[in-house]
Amino acid sequence: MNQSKEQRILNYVLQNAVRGDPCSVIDAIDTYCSQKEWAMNVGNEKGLILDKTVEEINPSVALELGTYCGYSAVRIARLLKAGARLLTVEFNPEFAAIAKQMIEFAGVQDKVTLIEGPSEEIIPQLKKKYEVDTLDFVFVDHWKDRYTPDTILLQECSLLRKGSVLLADNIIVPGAPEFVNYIRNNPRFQCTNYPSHLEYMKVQDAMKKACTLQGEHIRST
Ligand SMILES: O=C(c1ccccc1)c1ccc(O)c(O)c1[N+](=O)[O-]
Ligand SMILES: [Mg+2]
Repeated sequence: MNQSKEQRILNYVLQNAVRGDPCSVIDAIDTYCSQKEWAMNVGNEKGLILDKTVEEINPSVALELGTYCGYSAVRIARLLKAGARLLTVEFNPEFAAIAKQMIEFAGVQDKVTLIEGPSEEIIPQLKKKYEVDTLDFVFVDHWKDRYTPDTILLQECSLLRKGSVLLADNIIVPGAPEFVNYIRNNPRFQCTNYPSHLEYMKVQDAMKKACTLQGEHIRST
């Protein structure tokens, strides 16, 4: 049976990267997807924005919505301090299976919990089933029409505290206009825009960082 693009990406990594070396995995995916087949990894240009945000926050508990092949999970996990963890959520079972192998090959599996299922079902489980108190960092990179409802759901589940940071990909392409409208008009968030380009393309894109100014469970007097 014909292999999927995601399987071809994994095969290229297995043949060209170094087991246990997350940077070599990231480089191999970027090489393949820039030279052979485009794919919706965050890529290196926006990946550097992701890196800087993770390093700035130094999260103990991070959440990623939209694992895909595991590129950004590897990118985030390689920067996490000892004892810190990333939970990453992927709806598509084929993508999740590829990402699991990618994360294990990169050697970051001890830091990463890959959860397969719809974000709207997983988010309400994070506190009890996954022992999350609050999230320090959230990378939002799944279906663009889920950005807003899942940001609201994170608040409703009291998963955001004062200082929690969300970083959203694809603000311009494919775009998340409802999310942009929601987040920039919401007094609970302080937003910063990071102009960039769509991965592996000369097309304008951007990332948006939203810092939580007041946690859900912190009541104003
Ligand atoms: O939606 C797409 C998409 C739409 C159409 C065809 C291919 C991908 C996409 C494009 C670039 C991204 O960085 C990204 O995260 C996504 N995504 O699905 O989450
Ligand atoms: Mg994206």
